[in-house]
Amino acid sequence: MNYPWSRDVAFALRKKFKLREFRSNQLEAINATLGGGDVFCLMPTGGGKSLCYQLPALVDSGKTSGVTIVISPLISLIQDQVKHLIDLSIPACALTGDQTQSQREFVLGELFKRDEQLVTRLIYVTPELIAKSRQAHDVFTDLYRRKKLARFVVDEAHCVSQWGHDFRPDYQGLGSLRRDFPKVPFMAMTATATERVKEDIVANLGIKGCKTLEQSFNRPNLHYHVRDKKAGLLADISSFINSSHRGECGIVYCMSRKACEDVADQLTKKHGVEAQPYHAGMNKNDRIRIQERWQAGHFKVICATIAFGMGIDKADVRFVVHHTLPKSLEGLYQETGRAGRDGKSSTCVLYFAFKDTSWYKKMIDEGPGSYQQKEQQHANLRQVVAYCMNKIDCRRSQVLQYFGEVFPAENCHHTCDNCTENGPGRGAAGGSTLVPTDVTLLAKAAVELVQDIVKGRNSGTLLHCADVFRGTTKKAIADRGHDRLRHYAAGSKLKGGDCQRLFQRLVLDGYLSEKAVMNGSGFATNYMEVSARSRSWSLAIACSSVATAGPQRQCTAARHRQGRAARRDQGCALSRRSVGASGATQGQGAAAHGRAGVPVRARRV
Ligand SMILES: Nc1ncnc2c1ncn2[C@@H]1O[C@H](COP(=O)(O)OP(=O)(O)OP(=O)(O)O)[C@@H](O)[C@H]1O
Repeated sequence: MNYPWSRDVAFALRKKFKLREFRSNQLEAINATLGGGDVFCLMPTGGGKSLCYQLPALVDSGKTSGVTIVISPLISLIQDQVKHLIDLSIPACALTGDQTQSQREFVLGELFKRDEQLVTRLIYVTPELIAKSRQAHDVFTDLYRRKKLARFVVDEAHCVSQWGHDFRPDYQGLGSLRRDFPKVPFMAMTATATERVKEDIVANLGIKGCKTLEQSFNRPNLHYHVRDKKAGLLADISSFINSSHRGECGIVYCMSRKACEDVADQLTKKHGVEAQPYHAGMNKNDRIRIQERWQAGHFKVICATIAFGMGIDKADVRFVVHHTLPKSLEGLYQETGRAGRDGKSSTCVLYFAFKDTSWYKKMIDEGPGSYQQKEQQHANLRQVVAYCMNKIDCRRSQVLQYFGEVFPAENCHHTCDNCTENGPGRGAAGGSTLVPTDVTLLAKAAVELVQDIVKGRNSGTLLHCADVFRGTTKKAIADRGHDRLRHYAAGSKLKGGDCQRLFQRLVLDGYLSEKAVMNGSGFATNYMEVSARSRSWSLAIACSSVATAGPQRQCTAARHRQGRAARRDQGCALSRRSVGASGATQGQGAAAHGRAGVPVRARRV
């Protein structure tokens, strides 16, 4: 299709950006914004979102022209982008809170210049500056009056939504720009947004009716693996790096600043992998120096908290290792998405230990946020844990399902551990040694076992309960009389690992819970408890035993209870599948999809 600006667009692509052709959806986004419309652009990480707004910023033949304002969450990201543009001889500048007064005045002065002198094409600003700076608002107003405000671009737009994994309160105020400058088109750019996040972004920015451009989230060149996190973890990580990615660039994501330091130190000193830490506790100059040296390839492995990576445009990251699980599937997608931006094959390995979830739960409970936000964070955590525990379904399908995308497992072509291990392309269906088993009755007995232990004024860790359930002969069990409980050895046919996973699954789904109790030396131990939810579960089971003809015949109370449980538990694997079977809705978060690690499938009907 030919537009009045098409020639200018083609010229800018070749001459300014030195590129030969557009990637998927780039030209559509450019045409939409040059036509004066709002655009919502959902592209996978590394898909080329920047070009969608940087190129039209250079074109004067569109319906709007002048300065493009880019709102971006991180100063490091802004600096990177501005530098990249200046290297291409494109006049761009930043307006951020960390600049000196005179630096800011210089930029503002440039923008107040009269028409013929206006050269700046892109200004990058932080949302905080938009929220707080009167001067910035005055400049925008002046440009608007002179018809020199070409568009607002909201980069990392998922930060607008409190359902997104990286909500930032200052982003919520951006809706005021639409009210103050109604004729200026918006572009909302993100790599991660579920349906709910998308709606939230559109509503908050006031861009209803915008042109929506979406493409598959699939990153076919990324290979996904989850491994058990156990003793010898660093030896395992280093042997993975040395055997598959020796001398190549990678990121090891760690949970805390201290973990970044320890992991980098041990990899370097004990395992022959030169690595450097990167986290928010380091001073700014050290952070910049380390980031630049890593980007220039002076050392290959960076051990970082998740603060590292947003907007870092390093094309040849060949692996991303999660030393500890991420906080959500969205986080997993973003963080692994930093690998393989050049389209070449890259590996993502996540080390999972169920016990790491307690730390996150504590962080959520003790951290900031409303009750509703915390519930969402817990649900996000449950989803990613379910993903880790699911050793059957295609990992790629699970991640994409989270974004509402159906991805047939046979298209994975053995690029995830589950598809590789469970047969040709189709997980368990393709000759796996894992057999899905209905363990409803075992699950019920496991809950009752914990009930009995607690009733006897006793306590037990998850491992202890699993041992009792398997009928293990241990002194600690006999001493407390737990070998005389009615469900002692009820799970004797389960293997040790499966038995533990059954209990983990019940914790994950909210039937059991763990309570941290501090001992005299200040160490916390997690003891099992029965959660309120297990009561509704037994009721639902009791009900189903008389309503054998199907879900329609369940009693109303049980139906309501199941519906409530399902809503509360968005993304909770077992309940989702079982509720789905009884006619309730399926939706966001189906990633966990029913089977988790042990082929456990608890039914509530
Ligand atoms: N049409 C194109 N042809 C070739 N390379 C391109 C094209 N568009 C973008 N790129 C390159 O792809 C890489 C990723 O682009 P960009 O940084 O815009 O991705 P992104 O979508 O913003 O990713 P993220 O969400 O991870 O920040 C860059 O190196 C960029 O130069």
